[in-house]
Amino acid sequence: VLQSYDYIVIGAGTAGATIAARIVEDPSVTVAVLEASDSSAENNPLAFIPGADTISIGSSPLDTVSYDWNFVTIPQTGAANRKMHYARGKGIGGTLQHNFMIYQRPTSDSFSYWINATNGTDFLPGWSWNDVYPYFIKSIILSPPDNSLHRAAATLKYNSIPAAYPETDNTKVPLPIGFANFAFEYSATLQSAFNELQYPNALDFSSSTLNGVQYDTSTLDHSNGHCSSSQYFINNAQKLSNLHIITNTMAQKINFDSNKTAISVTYTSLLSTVMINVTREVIVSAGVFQSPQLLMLSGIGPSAQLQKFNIPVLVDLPGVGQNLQDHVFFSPGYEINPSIYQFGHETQILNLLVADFLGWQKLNETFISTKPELSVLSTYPPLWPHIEYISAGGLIGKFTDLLVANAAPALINKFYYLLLGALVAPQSRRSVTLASNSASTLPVIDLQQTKQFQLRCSGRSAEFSIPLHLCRSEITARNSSQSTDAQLLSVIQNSLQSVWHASCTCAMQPRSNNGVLDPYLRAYGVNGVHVVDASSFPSLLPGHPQSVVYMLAERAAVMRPLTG
Ligand SMILES: Cc1cc2nc3c(=O)[nH]c(=O)nc-3n(C[C@H](O)[C@H](O)[C@H](O)COP(=O)(O)OP(=O)(O)OC[C@H]3O[C@@H](n4cnc5c(N)ncnc54)[C@H](O)[C@@H]3O)c2cc1C
Repeated sequence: VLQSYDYIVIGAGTAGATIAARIVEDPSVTVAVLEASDSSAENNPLAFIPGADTISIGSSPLDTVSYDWNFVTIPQTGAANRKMHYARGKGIGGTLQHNFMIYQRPTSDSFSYWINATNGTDFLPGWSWNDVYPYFIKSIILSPPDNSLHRAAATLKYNSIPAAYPETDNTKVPLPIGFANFAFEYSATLQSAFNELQYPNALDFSSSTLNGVQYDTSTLDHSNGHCSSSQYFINNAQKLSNLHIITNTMAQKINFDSNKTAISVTYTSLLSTVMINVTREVIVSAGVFQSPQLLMLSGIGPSAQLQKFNIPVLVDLPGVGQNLQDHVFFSPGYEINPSIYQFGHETQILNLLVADFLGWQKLNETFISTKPELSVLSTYPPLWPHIEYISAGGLIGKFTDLLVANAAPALINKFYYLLLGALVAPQSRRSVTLASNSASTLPVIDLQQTKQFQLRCSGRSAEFSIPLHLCRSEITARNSSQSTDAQLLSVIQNSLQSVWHASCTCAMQPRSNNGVLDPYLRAYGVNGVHVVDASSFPSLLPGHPQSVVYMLAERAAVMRPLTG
């Protein structure tokens, strides 16, 4: 460990690993990455099996593993007052160790929310689809599916769309995007059913629109069929001598000089407290809950909250920890004919994805009948879907412990299939607040994602609009018979779960609008601090966020030398 580095990145997760790997491509700079744990996908066999993640992500606070932070929310009134476990990965790769690996991009017009959020400030750089698209495609490399490995009924059709996956200079850090070598047979059945109900087949989910149904891509290495992408950036960079990854170190705070310029970071490691100096920038990539926590511990945040914990106020920035947004999902389960529920080819078990087939839809009067609800939904841009369907094998039950929920029925040869209805046009914005003046105490998380009408939207569509009833020959029973709005709402509140897409707690938007970061991702009121991770989003976009996190980190790495 050196006494001083040019850059200090806090957190070796999705964003931190990516930006660190890019910065050290310049051999003249030194970079330290501080990571709280030494866990990594490489020493964690479960991280190599996408489907194995279901073991540790349930809403019960007991459903956790060693590489999880074990965050638990405060009681959520919209979720039957449950305190919910919120999975977040700890160690190299961060939450990618949990990630289900679904890779797709938001709609092009959803970035109008980002443009609006950054407008009115120093409006460079821009955040339109055209501005960010080059960074979405910077490192990815697509492998087509190998249909010889699929059963005939699940032949996987796809559109390679050169525009979405062009040949780029990904020789330095190729991030593999691919299709599973195993396709669930019931996804094929479901596709026919969707088509019968006039849902179109989408071309893919990465080229600016989200409408219709299709097999999805994942961050999978097609050459070995099962490898998580979490290591790609960091493995590549680790070979370079100008990068030091310092694990088992908990960053406690950033220290500033009298000009409010970041000069060092204090971290705790085993029993010692260490301070390392920084000459250029501190990049905070500690994730959606801990990036705002770290800013607050460094004196940047809502003054009343800092004073409550005797933290000297450096910058009164009320937006730190606010604006928390997330998607929620819910699913009825359907018992299916065991003959179509097979655990995959034995040789492909490592390749078993949680979800290989997705669908997107805008809601209309068919699903929602009241004007206020419809008028809220109509505020979203034309291409932005309201609901995502995620097809998966298994039974969610109350979402408390997925392993137990599925293993017990399997022992008596009962198998389930489900189609999750995810709300991807959420309205609620909540918060992360401090619980103490130490980074070692987890912060307080309030999701409160539950505007009731929105739940009704996702519940109704999951329960009624999905075409599972068309798969009659395969489905033998449904596990819920609730049908009135009140019954449905109660079922949803007792089983809804976050899609783990929490974001926006250090939002890039005007300071006057509870913003924390300017359009260059610099924290307001201080010098030399950037925040680059899911917390930086001004708003959560439709779909799964890892592609946006990669894009953000790639772009931040390029903006960095410009801002100094
Ligand atoms: C169960 C699950 C499934 C998911 N599936 C998908 C999916 O299929 N597709 C998709 O697109 N997205 C998915 N996501 C979401 C996606 O994984 C996250 O949005 C993304 O990984 C967030 O990246 P990040 O860089 O913001 O944070 P993280 O990856 O969480 O990185 C934060 C890092 O900072 C470290 N850290 C925190 N505090 C400190 C500190 N004080 N000092 C030092 N280190 C610290 C943490 O240990 C961690 O390594 C999923 C998430 C979960 C939980």
